[in-house]
Amino acid sequence: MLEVENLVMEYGGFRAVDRCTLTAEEGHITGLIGPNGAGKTTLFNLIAGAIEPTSGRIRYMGEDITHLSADKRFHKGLVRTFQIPHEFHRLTVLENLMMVPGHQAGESLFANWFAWGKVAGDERETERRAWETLEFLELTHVADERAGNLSGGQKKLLELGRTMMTDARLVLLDEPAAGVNRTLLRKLEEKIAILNKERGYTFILIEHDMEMIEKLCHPVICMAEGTVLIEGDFQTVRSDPRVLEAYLGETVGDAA
Ligand SMILES: Nc1ncnc2c1ncn2[C@@H]1O[C@H](COP(=O)(O)OP(=O)(O)OP(=O)(O)O)[C@@H](O)[C@H]1O
Repeated sequence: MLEVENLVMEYGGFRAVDRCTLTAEEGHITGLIGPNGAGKTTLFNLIAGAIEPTSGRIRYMGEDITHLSADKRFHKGLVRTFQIPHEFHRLTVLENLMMVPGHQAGESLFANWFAWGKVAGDERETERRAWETLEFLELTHVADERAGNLSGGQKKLLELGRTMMTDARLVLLDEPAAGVNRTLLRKLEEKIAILNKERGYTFILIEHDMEMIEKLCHPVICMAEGTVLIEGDFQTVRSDPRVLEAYLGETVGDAA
């Protein structure tokens, strides 16, 4: 589904991503691990189109998207979440979900003037989908709460919910476990697994929480110094001496 080929991202003379080559298969949850500064988030920024690579290629569903705008990638179902959630903190949880879909009739002035019926219809459909999303995430009780007042874990669930309001096919999750308490963490894992198995979402997941990686991800890719060190199942990657060395003597499980 995604092919990254010899990707390079240079800042001044420094290569944050250095001839990185990897693939992510449709239907899988691919785990991306590696020590701080390995280039994982920069790679996500490149895949999502937030920044342009110095060189190399990115293909998504057979199409070269290396120079496609982030917006166009989003509308092709390539969606990302952030390490620090990007909710609209003054809006309610429900409103946050309803803000997401692109191409709503109400977005265009033309449609506002000439298609009132359709606009109202679209809004009803968006609201229906938002409630369905809240139910799936077990967040209906905070629907009218300002998003800024949610706990860290609830914000991560909301962020996942925002991707569900789009027609996402490949979702890039940047550290979904960061700042989430244990109870909500299990719920988040459960929801990601259901979205993958039952709803056909493909994920790439950056995470320092090795328990989450072990539970959800196959394969696991370990990056270091901007490039891929090793790819395989969790146990193989975890016990590879190069991986342990990359984490500079820490055990992989302590790396967070
Ligand atoms: N805009 C930038 N300008 C200069 N250097 C940058 C920029 N963005 C990232 N870097 C550098 O690139 C390297 C890779 O950073 P990146 O955030 O991608 O790593 P990471 O693997 O996501 O780390 P972490 O696990 O800590 O989030 C780091 O050394 C970082 O300082």
